[in-house]
Amino acid sequence: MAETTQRKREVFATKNEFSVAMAKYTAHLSAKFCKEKGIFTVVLSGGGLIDWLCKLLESPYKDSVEWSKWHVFWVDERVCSHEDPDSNYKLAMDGFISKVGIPKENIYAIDKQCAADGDAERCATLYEECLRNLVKEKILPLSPNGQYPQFDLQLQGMGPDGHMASLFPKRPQINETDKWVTHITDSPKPPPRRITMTLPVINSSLYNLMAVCDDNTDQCARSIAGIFKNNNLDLPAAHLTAQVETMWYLDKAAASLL
Ligand SMILES: O=C(O)[C@H](O)[C@@H](O)[C@H](O)[C@H](O)COP(=O)(O)O
Repeated sequence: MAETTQRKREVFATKNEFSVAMAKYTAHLSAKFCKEKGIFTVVLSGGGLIDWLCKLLESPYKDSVEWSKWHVFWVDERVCSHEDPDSNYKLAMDGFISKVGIPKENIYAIDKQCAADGDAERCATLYEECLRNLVKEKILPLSPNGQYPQFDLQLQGMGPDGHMASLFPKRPQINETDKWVTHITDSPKPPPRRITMTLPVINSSLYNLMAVCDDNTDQCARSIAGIFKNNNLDLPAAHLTAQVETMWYLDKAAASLL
C-alpha cells in the first residue's frame, strides 16, 4: 500500500486553541468534501477526542457545517451495550452527535444486539460487512489499490502506550491486513473486548488527524518523542499515515520532549 504522507505536527499552548484548531480542520474538510462529492465520511475514536470537538458545537460551525451530509463511523469500539458508559458510540452521541443534525441512518454504530451480547468477533465481522455494503452503495469508495475502504477524515487519539484505535503495542492486531475490521478480547486498556479498524484501512483515509493531550504524566510525551524522534515502530501510532495528509495536533505537555 502507498505510504504517501509525511507526519506534520502543530503544537497548541492551550486546550482552547487546540479545540479551535480541531474544529477549523474538521469544518474545512467537511466544506471541501460536501462541495466536491455531496457527502463527508468521518471516523471517530473514543477517549478525549469527543471533548476536543466541542468547538464544532459553537458558532460559526454549529450552523454552517452541513451536518446532514455527514456519515459517521468508529475506528474502534468497545463491545458493550450502546447504553453502557464504556461505549464510544454513547460517548459520541451524548457529547456531540445528538447536538447536531446528522441523519440517524448516516450513523454507523457497532451492532446493538451483538455488542450487548459481548461477541467481539461477530461484532467485527458485522462492522466489516456494513462497510462492504456501503462500498457497494457507493457511499464509501475503495482505496486506489482497490483493497480497502477510503474515508475522508479520521479523527483519533493516541493512548499513553502509543496505541491508536484498538491497535496496541505487542498485540497481533497491528499486523492484520486481510480484514477491514478485527477484534481483541484482552485489550490492555479496559474494557478488554473491542473491535478496531485495521491499520491498512486507517492508513487508506484521505486525511488522518491524530489529537494528543498529555495528562502531565509524561507518558504520552515519551511516546510522542519515540514516534517523532526515533520513528519507534513498536508504537502502533508510529505507523499512522494517510493518502493526502497525516496531521498531529499536540498540546504543550504532549510535545514537551520534542
Ligand atoms: O476506545 C478507546 O479507548 C479509544 O478509541 C482509544 O483508542 C483512544 O482514542 C485512545 O486511547 C486515546 O484516548 P484518550 O484520548 O482518552 O487518551
